[in-house]
Amino acid sequence: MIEVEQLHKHYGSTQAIKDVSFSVEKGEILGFLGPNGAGKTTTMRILTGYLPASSGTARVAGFDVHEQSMDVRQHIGYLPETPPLYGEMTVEGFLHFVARIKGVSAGDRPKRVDVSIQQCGLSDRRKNLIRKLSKGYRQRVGIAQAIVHDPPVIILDEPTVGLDPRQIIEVRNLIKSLAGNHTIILSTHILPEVSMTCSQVAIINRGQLVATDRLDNLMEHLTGGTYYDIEVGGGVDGVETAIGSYLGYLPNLRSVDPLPRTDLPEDRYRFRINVEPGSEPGSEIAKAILEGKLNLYEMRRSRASLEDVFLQLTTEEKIAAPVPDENADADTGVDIDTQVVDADVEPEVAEEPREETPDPHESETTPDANRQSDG
Ligand SMILES: Nc1ncnc2c1ncn2[C@@H]1O[C@H](COP(=O)(O)OP(=O)(O)OP(=O)(O)O)[C@@H](O)[C@H]1O
Repeated sequence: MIEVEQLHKHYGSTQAIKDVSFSVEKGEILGFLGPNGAGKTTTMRILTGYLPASSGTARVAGFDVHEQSMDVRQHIGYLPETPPLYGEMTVEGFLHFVARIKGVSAGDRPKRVDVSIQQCGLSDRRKNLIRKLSKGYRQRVGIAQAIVHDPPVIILDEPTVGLDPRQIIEVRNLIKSLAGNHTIILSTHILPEVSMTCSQVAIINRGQLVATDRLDNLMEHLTGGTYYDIEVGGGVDGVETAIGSYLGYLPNLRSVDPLPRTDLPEDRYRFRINVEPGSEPGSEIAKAILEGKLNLYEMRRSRASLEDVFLQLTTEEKIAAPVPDENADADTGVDIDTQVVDADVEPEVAEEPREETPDPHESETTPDANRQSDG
């Protein structure tokens, strides 16, 4: 549904994006994740046909974004960082206006406006003036204008910035509910947004993609996945041999490796048990150890978080093992979905002042108010 090949964009001497390639299948949500200034907005604006690339190609719903930009805009719904809304219009008046601009026939408009109002939870605000709405409701109107012409592809640039926590949850749920029927790119610098909403992730840093994969694959490949560290002792002779025989028959175990015994009493041992991605064998491991007459002094699960992966990919440090999850015991580790980390990482390169690049299309739906800023 979306195919991007070797996109480059220069603003004068600033190379905003370099050799960016990725694709998104129908019905998927791709999280386009990167720190400030990484090139997300630039990529989104090229994909929506509002900004020409310096080189490379992109196709959306089968149309070339450069050669067929009008077709692309018919097939895309775009929520820019600052949604172009007209405060003096009512919600439904504005949506009728956008539907007309987007080429929805006069006969279909009332139904499309109703559907988008309903999908975005705006039914009890449809007669309200947009300027009187809260920020969260205005963001819903921004999403409604992006879907009013029922486009197969939706591109959302930082859709939850500036919302309160309750509004953030509502907008994320709304985005998730749109997947399946729509293919979505969600551009964001907020890590949990990706883990909560997206099936795939593309991480961009300093204009270059540093990873594209399914979220679960990415985390397993980059960090070595999940493991349990245990401390055992007592009970039997030859603990190092015994532990292998106790655990050897359990499914989902990849390896059991001894760890250094620094600072341990003489009869204690530490092991790292690497397990298959997605498995949760903590209880079985504990049971096998206790049934084997060993004492279990400590057991801790560690797993990579999206934050680990992101930091690994957007800093130049060597890839490290996942940090032990201090809050997790054998079976109640913290899932990535429950972590709330807003990594507002500044790029290490100094940014050059932005050029004003005239955008002949930007005002298509923004005759006067709230023009989109270069994000
Ligand atoms: N119109 C412009 N003229 C000159 N430089 C620009 C322009 N727009 C963006 N840039 C530069 O291109 C780079 C990428 O910017 P872009 O806005 O695409 O990043 P971003 O990932 O969307 O960042 P943010 O999350 O802060 O919006 C930055 O170095 C930025 O300063």
